[in-house]
Amino acid sequence: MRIIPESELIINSDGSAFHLHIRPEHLSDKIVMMGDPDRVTMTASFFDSIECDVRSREFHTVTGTYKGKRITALSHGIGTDNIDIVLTELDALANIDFNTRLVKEELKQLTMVRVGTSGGMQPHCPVGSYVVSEKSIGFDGLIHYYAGSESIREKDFEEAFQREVGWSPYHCSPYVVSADEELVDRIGHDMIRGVTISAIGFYGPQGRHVRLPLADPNLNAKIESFRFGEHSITNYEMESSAVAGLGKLMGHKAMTVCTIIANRVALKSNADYKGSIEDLLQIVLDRI
Ligand SMILES: O=P(O)(O)O[C@H]1O[C@H](CO)[C@@H](O)[C@H]1O
Ligand SMILES: O=c1cc[nH]c(=O)[nH]1
Repeated sequence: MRIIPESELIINSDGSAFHLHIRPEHLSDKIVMMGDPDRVTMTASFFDSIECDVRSREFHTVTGTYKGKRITALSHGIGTDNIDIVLTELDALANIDFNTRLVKEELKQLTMVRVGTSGGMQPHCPVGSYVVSEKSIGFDGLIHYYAGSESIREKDFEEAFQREVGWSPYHCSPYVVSADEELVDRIGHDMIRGVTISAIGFYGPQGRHVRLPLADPNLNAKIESFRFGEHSITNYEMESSAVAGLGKLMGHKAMTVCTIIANRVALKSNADYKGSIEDLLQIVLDRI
């Protein structure tokens, strides 16, 4: 069996994963994740007891109990590059023996729900609504670095999307992946379901014109009107594609649900979304 070299999986001297700084015993198999480290503090305020509270860079992890369930809340920062770090280290904490550096014989399946903020792309996703990412389109290219991505990608959808929006060859090849179906049904049965774009930036890559003009000012209009069967693109955020894609490749259950804080069609936003995200977090904690 392959012994994973020190350079490929860096373990700190206290036995913790390199970036997350938590040890295997700190991790629950139920994980609620989010971009903002302060949102982890908010999540932990609903816990009945706290087992560990660790901060390292943008990664803030608290494990505790909520109504008798052991749950880990963790922040991943912004972007799919961070999701590569977080999911790889979570999977390693669960499935690699940190002493022998061998992959454990039996897979420990994790359940991961990202609870984020997002921009709505359709009139039926107004500010304050909750949108579950049934599918995600990754504009980031992360999944193409891993073997076997063809088995989880939805090529017909990818090709139709590229064709209809006139995708630039200078961008990464967009990939379409589905979240875990059972988890989507359990967490999001009464929420709006949709197709979420994970963009590689908040401004230009989501079609926001602040001072610099956009290379394709019509891209968002084409995204809004794009249809694939019954699917339309509902919202923009920055991580769900990698959460769903890497989660699936690793054999875990993963999905994203967001509260909509801006609607790009109505040109409206709400920077004061604390109440809305608090309510969503409690729903997810109850259902995970
Ligand atoms: O609110 P979070 O979870 O950070 O999610 C969204 O907000 C950030 C951008 O403001 C990106 O991370 C995006 O995905
Ligand atoms: O419009 C938005 C709002 C939140 N997060 C995003 O990535 N985009």
